Amino acid sequence: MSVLAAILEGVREDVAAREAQVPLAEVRAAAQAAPPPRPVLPVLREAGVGVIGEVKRASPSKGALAPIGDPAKLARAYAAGGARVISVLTEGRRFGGSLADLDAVRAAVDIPVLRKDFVVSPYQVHEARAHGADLVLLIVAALEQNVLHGLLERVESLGMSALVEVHTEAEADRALEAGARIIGINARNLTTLSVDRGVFARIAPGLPSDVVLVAESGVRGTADLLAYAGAGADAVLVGEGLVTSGDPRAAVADLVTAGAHPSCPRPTR
Ligand SMILES: O=C(O)c1ccccc1NCC(=O)[C@H](O)[C@H](O)COP(=O)(O)O
Repeated sequence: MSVLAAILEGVREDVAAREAQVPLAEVRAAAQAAPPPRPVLPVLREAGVGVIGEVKRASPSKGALAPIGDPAKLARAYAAGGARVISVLTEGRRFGGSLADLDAVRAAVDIPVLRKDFVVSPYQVHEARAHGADLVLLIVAALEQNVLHGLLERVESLGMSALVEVHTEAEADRALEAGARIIGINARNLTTLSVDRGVFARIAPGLPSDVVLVAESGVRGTADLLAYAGAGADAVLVGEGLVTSGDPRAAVADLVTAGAHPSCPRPTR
């Protein structure tokens, strides 16, 4: 079984367990009662290359990365460094995340928050909204096309935005066909876990100019941001490089400064 398939199996079990505790109707009601979501597209379309800072304790590829005892403090540091969005990994088994992390981050910052998980069911979309998310990750490789359509519609019907993740040209075609307006091109192959930063430059030129492009994975410093910028990224999503930096505020600020500098490449697509 591939890593992605194993992750999805665990996620489905966990969702079923939560749904047995809190029925969908209750989560829907909580989502409706939540304060309105923040707009994400205008934030990601601001000038320069934006930074999405990720709260990431562990990963299947690297194991434990950082203990992150206080996710709210980390999120505040990211925001103070100039991050435009905070990504919160809520998958528990392999990433050590939780909905409690999402709650803590939501309460700590005013900028948009991404629920980063392996979303396979509408239940998780309502949960994301109930816990204050403005943006929800949908991974094309994890979803049949009709399910991707349905989840994207559900996300937008709740006023949130979807970050639709792809790793191949064929997945990018599926994302566009489903109506994605924000596409994340992940350098990490979720089957082999290898990271190939060149994937972004191969896929990005074929995508329409009105789609916002996020380069995901493999950013370890400003050189990586500049390379992704040169290939057309509107934003970079960074986990490991920030949580292991020792000074997350400064690490974000370095990236933000590079992304805003007049010499940062901004090719027209
Ligand atoms: O990070 C992993 O090992 C991983 C394995 C399997 C599925 C997803 C995985 N990561 C999720 C991500 O996409 C990254 O957390 C995100 O892009 C940030 O990457 P990085 O800056 O390289 O930590």
